[in-house]
This record gives sequence, C-alpha cells and structure tokens, in this order.
Amino acid sequence: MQREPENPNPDTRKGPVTEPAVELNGARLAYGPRTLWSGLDLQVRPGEFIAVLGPNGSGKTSLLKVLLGQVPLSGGSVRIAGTPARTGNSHVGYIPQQKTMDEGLPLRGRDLVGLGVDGHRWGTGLRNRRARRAIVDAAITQVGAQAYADAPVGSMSGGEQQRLRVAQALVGDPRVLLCDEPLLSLDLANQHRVSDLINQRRLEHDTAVLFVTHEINPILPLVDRVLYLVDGRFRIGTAAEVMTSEVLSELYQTDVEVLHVRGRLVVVGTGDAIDALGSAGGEGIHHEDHE
Ligand SMILES: Nc1ncnc2c1ncn2[C@@H]1O[C@H](COP(=O)(O)OP(=O)(O)OP(=O)(O)O)[C@@H](O)[C@H]1O
Repeated sequence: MQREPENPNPDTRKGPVTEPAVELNGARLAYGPRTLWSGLDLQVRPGEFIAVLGPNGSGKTSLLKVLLGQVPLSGGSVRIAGTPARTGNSHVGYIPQQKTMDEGLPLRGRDLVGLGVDGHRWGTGLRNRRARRAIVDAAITQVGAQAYADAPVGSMSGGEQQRLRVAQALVGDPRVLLCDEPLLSLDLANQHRVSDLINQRRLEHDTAVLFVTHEINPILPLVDRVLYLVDGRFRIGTAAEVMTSEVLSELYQTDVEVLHVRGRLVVVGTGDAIDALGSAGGEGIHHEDHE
C-alpha cells in the first residue's frame, strides 16, 4: 500500500496553493507559569506580508520558534506550509536575528548561503554538487551579492552579511519566510535593500512573510496585516486598523498616541522600546513630535 504523503500538495507551486501558508488555531504559549499569549487564531495566505510587532519580551521570537517547530505550543494547533510545525521543514526559510560574525570566521559568503541547502534533496556526488552550486549561485545573484560571495563573512559589512542571510533563507525555495528583525542595525539604504529583496521574493513566488520588527516604517508600504502583541494581549488587522491611538492604548493599557508624520507612524507613550517605531533613520520622535 502506498503511504499517504505528509503533505498531499508538497511542491505544486506552479498551480495555485490554496491552503494557508500558516495556520494557528487557539494557539497558546507558556513558559512555566507565564503565558506569553493564548487564544491566537491566525491564518496567513500565500504571498501575504505580516508584520509582527510588540515590546521586548512580548513573545515575537517565540512565535517564530513555534513556527520553526523549535518550541511546542502549550495549547491549540499550528500548521505551516501544509504540515504541522516541525524542525527541518524545507518549505520554511528563516532569517535569524543578526549577530555580528567573528572576523576570523573561516566561512566564505557562499558557504553561509550553502548552509541553507537541504542536504537530503541534493545529496552528494558530482552532479548533485553541481546542482547544489547552481542553486547557491542563483540565490547569491538574487540578492546581488556576487561581488563579495567568495570573501570571508567576517570581513563583510553588516548589510552585506544580511543580504547573504536572506540568500541562505531563499536557497531552499521557501513557501514561508520567517524574519526576525532582519533590518536591525542596518542603515536606511540597506534597510530598503533587504526589505525589497524579501518583498520581491513574496511577489514573485507567493511566499508568505512573517516579519518581526520594532520598526514598522521601513516596511509599512509592504505590510498586508499587523500582529501586535503586548503582555498577553494582541490585535490582528491592517496597519490602518491596528496602528491607532485607540487600539495601542488598549493593548498597552495606558495612553498611547499614534501620529502620522510625513507618511510615517510615530508612536508616543508606550514607555518602552516600541517608541523606537518613530525613530527610523535616526530622526528623533521628540523632534517630530514638536513640529
Ligand atoms: N525557553 C524559554 N524558557 C523560559 N522563558 C523564555 C524562553 N524563551 C523565551 N523566554 C521568555 O519569554 C519572553 C518572550 O521572549 P521572546 O524572545 O519571544 O520575546 P520578543 O518579543 O521576541 O522580545 P525582543 O523584542 O526583546 O526580541 C521573554 O521574557 C523571555 O525571557
């Protein structure tokens, strides 16, 4: 008897993929006695761009870990790219929080990208090695990193390293891309470059994107919906629905003001790092606040 495949529609992206890219039903996550969030229902469509926002410790990274199958839910269910969340799902790409790489690290850019290749799919042997090299090259070209792909990663700028991390996440041809603060410590030009690459991927391949960030302004035009987590409370909706003084005041349980300044959102009054939402590109919120 033939075994039922785990995913009945494993790689049929030429036809429309109708199942949700991510599906959380009644999801709850607790570490010991502390519940980070519960009752979370979220369906993400293929090609949808979701910004995950919230102050430090609200459980944004933990949500990505649940989707990566690294942390089990305490209740409810989670499916991603057509299967229950599990580690090693080649349909899921991941851009981890940026860490500076040691200058002496004996790893070339292309080796870093190659780490994203699914070993089982490509195996060993000359033909496979060539095929593997071709997909690594294609990913390097996609992010425009050909000029420095053979240099040691430790010698690269933060922006160059981050473009290679994007390539590493794309090399497995993901249906869902999980990004954990991928713009952190990048200058404005590189923030645009990296967010454009991620957006290009979702537009061309219908890849769903979950993008954890403290800074919504650089990605505001790309965002379909926002998941905003604060201290166990959350709200899901378009940026226009969620990023309002009323909704954020309710989430933070204090008076929060959302100002619209030259097409950007400035959040004032949360009393924590999320106020940085208004300080993209080094412009202080107080300065703008008094205009
Ligand atoms: N394995 C763990 N065991 C116990 N507590 C944990 C574990 N992992 C994370 N936590 C705690 O859960 C909370 C949420 O952590 P998480 O990293 O998901 O938050 P975050 O919203 O991504 O924060 P930040 O914006 O600072 O990155 C934190 O208080 C953290 O200390």
